[in-house]
Amino acid sequence: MKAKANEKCRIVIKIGSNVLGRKDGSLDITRMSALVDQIVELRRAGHEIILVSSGAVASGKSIMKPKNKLDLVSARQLYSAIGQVRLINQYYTLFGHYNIICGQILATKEDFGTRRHYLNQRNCMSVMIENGIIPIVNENDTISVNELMFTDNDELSGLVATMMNCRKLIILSNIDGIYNGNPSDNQSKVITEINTKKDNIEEFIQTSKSSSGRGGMQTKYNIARKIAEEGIEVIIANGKKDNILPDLFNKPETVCTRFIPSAKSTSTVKKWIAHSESFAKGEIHINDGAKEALISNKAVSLLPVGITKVVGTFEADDIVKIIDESGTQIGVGRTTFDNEAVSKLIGQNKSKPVIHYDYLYIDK
Ligand SMILES: Nc1ncnc2c1ncn2[C@@H]1O[C@H](COP(=O)(O)OP(=O)(O)O)[C@@H](O)[C@H]1O
Ligand SMILES: N[C@@H](CCC(=O)OP(=O)(O)O)C(=O)O
Repeated sequence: MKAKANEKCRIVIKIGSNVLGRKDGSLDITRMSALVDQIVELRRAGHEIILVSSGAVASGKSIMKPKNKLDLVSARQLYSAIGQVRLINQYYTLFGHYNIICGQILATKEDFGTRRHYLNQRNCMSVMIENGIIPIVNENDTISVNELMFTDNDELSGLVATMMNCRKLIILSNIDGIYNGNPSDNQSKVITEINTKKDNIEEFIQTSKSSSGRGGMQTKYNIARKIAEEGIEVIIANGKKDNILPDLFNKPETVCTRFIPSAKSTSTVKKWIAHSESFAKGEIHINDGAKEALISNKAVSLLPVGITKVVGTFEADDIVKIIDESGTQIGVGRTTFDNEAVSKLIGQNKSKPVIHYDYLYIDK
């Protein structure tokens, strides 16, 4: 990893379920304790840490057997409710040995959907960090079910990293990084560096995942690409390896996959918008001229003169998708007006922007 040992920064560390679980499904307290020791070492080196930890469901499963056979949703709700208490209790005790306080944040996808929730959440984590507390984040699995769920905690860790303006996101799994083939094949090697502008390694990603993992390598790759393009360095490394976290900083030969961060800096509002696509309430269709202007590198807002059609019902300030003449989505933005007002403005050129440049995110 390129970071220098003395380069202090704010980091999100995401720990996957399988890192914290033993083969029999029980919580691997020894591993957890070792990771806490390593996090403390990074803190002592001056880094600010936000932890995103999976493991509630896996931990709950080893606590009790339900009386009757449960459907998948009920089982996940039951296991996460009891497992999260155990998980956070363990972290609290382990950090407590160092006189460090940790605090729990349970997030749902909805918390990233409205700007107000987003800012409340950001404020909560900021005040914790300012007071030396380690925020420990997990999805609120008890109420996040079906379409309300994050793809997995990799997605959540990416959202937290952008929301908190972090320099790095370290994703710890049970594997050394992304392999250039099937990881179980002796010929396959870890891809040590990925430049998202040039390298497309999608073909190497298998659908396989660990016994307790949710999204597999595909979500890690998708998230890592997007986050690196927003200027945050992303590292995928093996959380089961002893001393992995300090080694990533101090030993450049440590095996991992590193996504080179883009040099461009994106405003936090634009970052929020970039990750808000799944909350879009409607669509604004635009003509080729407007598309050309929006995809140029200039700071251009979307004006009604380039709009051809409005689809869906939305309010002012909602997130909408921007669709080109071929029906392809080219970006997302926060609309200044509701759908009826935008429909009335179509074709006009003397109006406030329908989507201001500051609230516009174009896929490039
Ligand atoms: N090209 C690849 N390189 C590395 N791992 C891969 C690749 N393709 C698929 N995988 C799988 O992805 C798994 C990690 O994802 P996942 O099980 O979701 O972990 P976690 O619980 O840490 O989020 C690996 O254990 C491996 O089986
Ligand atoms: N929120 C769940 C973890 C879901 C998840 O994304 O797991 P993983 O793919 O192991 O990071 C839990 O705590 O069990």
